[in-house]
Amino acid sequence: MTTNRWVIHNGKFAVSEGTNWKVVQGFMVVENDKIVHIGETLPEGDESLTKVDGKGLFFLPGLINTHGHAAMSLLRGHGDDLALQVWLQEKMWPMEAKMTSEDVYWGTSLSVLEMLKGGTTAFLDMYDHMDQVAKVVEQSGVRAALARGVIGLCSAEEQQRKLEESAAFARQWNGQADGRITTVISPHAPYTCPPDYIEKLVQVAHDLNLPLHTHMSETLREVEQNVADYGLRPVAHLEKLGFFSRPSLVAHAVHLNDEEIEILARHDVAISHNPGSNLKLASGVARVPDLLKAGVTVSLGTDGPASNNNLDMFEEMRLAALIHKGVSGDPTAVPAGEALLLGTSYGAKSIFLNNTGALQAGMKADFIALNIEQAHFYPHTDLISHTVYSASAKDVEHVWVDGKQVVKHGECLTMDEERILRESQLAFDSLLAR
Ligand SMILES: CSC[C@H]1O[C@@H](n2cnc3c(O)ncnc32)[C@H](O)[C@@H]1O
Ligand SMILES: [Zn+2]
Repeated sequence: MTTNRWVIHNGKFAVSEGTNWKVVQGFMVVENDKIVHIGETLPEGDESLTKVDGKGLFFLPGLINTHGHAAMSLLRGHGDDLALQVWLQEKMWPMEAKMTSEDVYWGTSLSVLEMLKGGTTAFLDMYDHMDQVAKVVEQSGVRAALARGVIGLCSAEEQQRKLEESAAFARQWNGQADGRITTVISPHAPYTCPPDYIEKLVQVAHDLNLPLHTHMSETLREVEQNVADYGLRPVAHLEKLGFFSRPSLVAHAVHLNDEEIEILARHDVAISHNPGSNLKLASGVARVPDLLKAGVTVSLGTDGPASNNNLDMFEEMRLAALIHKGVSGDPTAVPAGEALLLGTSYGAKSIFLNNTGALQAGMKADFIALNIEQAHFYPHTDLISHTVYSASAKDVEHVWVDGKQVVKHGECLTMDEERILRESQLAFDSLLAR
């Protein structure tokens, strides 16, 4: 393989050191898929490398969206201003029952296009027709952890078919697309999967040596229902079923008591905090400052585009930094630097990746450049603060994943934007008419 080594000069780079950030002014050297150097000076011998001018740009690790259902972009605006169960049962599930593989392909393409252009370099996706999602990931150049989401409210035969499909997908796609795809086993939620079915899926995760992901404690109603049905709150219920014996990530975790936070910390369970979706569905506000204090890894997710309704991870970082101040009355809750960690390195850890999420030698070259020559980035004082409190997806100028440029001057190089917009409109129209 030929070596592709190049350098960004004149750049400002966001470098995390533990829980702090510093802005390094200088050089970043990339070799093939990896960052090999970052610092104020260029390594000796690298003077003649191909140079990219970083003037006017702020380089950050790519943002990591740790929970979503990309194909649901087709259902954006289809059911707004409803509570979770009504939204799912009356609006989402009837439409999803009619979705074809092709619909999932175009819906996912629409979302991946939005994510890449908005600076998201990796995401976790839980849905059906996952071969199509994997195909989009392969073609677009993004990185993803993919799971066939399984709802077990069906016959034993149907449960078995879904379980086998989930295992086959996980086996077939893990490590594909030059390692950009990893796979996860994912029962949808404790309220849609009977306990013995969750145990079977946990066994699949053990057998395939894969992590687990699920929705958990998103609404008060589901927590109360769990207690009524099984005599336990969801955290103890999942612990009893062996769920936390595997590396695991749970989405939402809005309604937790102190004992549950302690259990999650003890098992090193990561939380995907989805502030936009939780606010829109009126599910509540997760106890993020308490979770972080307890040592739990917290990251950020948009959830599906039908409950958010965009995939702008800058918005999620800003929401995380704002709502916990508002709710706690403590202006130091989730400061900007911490919100950025939630959106980057804690995101990587949450989706079980140890080689992305930071600008650091040895890490995958997954990074973004913001155009900071705009009014809302001036004066150039604290660029970490500006990234969280002032920036949005529209400020993303360039994106690289695995060392390859996928967005250049705001244009996606790997996807046909015009066609995706046209096909996704057609897909929604035909879905509605079916
Ligand atoms: C089995 S594929 C994934 C499944 O999840 C549904 N979904 C989307 N958003 C949420 C949410 O916030 N809570 C629970 N379930 C959700 C989606 O409609 C698919 O059916
Ligand atoms: Zn979800």
